[in-house]
Amino acid sequence: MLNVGIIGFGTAGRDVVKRLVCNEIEGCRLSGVLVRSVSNHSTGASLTGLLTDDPEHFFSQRPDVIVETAGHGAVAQYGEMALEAGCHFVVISVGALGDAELYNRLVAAARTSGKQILLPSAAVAGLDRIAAAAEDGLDSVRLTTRKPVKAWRGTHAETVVNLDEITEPTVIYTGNARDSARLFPESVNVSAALSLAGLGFEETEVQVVVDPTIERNVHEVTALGKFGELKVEVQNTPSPDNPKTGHIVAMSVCKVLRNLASPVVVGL
Ligand SMILES: NC(=O)C1=CN([C@@H]2O[C@H](COP(=O)(O)OP(=O)(O)OC[C@H]3O[C@@H](n4cnc5c(N)ncnc54)[C@H](OP(=O)(O)O)[C@@H]3O)[C@@H](O)[C@H]2O)C=CC1
Ligand SMILES: O=C([O-])CC(=O)C(=O)O
Repeated sequence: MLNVGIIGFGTAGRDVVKRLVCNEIEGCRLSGVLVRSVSNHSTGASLTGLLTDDPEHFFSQRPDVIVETAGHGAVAQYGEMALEAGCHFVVISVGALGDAELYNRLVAAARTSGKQILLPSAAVAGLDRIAAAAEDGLDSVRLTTRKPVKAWRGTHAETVVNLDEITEPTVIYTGNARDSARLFPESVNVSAALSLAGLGFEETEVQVVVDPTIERNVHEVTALGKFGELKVEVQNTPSPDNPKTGHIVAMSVCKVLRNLASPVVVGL
């Protein structure tokens, strides 16, 4: 059995935890959930003793793999600790790795411990193909992320446009992936995942759009290279608890955990 520790008990974290406690991910069991304050969370009997706000207790449960579902700050706070403790580290707040200094430290910790930093596809599709194409001649990778107005509340978008007055699709960012991941830490992590799969943070081109005409969170990816051409568009159903995050994100984490415990792995 693979012991799984989860950092964060928000929208994505809760969905992963639910599946683990219901034994829906074969070969995996929940060792604990690290939160900032236990008193902020009400849980059912199935989670008795599993939630903790004490990192030492969390690590003492000897997880084999730790999953971050808690935002950029948590990647910086716990990444090295997780790897040095001998755990694989699954990261969904991939944009945090746009900080080159942090990225290098985590890679060094992974090398030393012989464990891996695992980045789920999460909200996007096509990482497998872009990473394969990067083996031999990838020329360009472009991402356009569009989300409805409600997904941009409380984000950097509010400093660029008046969300209450938008009536048509409006571009709020054009630039490289590094800046997009930094400016939109809760909303454009997919740009970082694409960068790490393909051409890096500087060469990956990103456009971000507030779109009052849509209901889903849309990511359009195009890539060109010796392999040919990739065009993929995903339309993610937003999670009821957090319209910024697609429901698929937690399911993608569940798939990574299943892969780690499974004799057969499909779709790498
Ligand atoms: N790669 C991808 O495609 C995607 C990545 N993401 C990333 O995933 C992150 C989580 O998404 P989502 O679940 O929707 O976010 P939520 O805001 O719903 O949940 C985040 C949870 O993390 C907790 N948290 C924050 N910091 C810490 C910490 N240091 N230690 C423990 N818990 C902490 C928060 O707790 P508290 O109540 O204390 O604030 C909150 O409960 C996003 O911020 C984003 O960076 C999201 C969608 C797609
Ligand atoms: O869930 C999504 O659509 C994508 C997202 O928030 C992110 O990339 O950070």
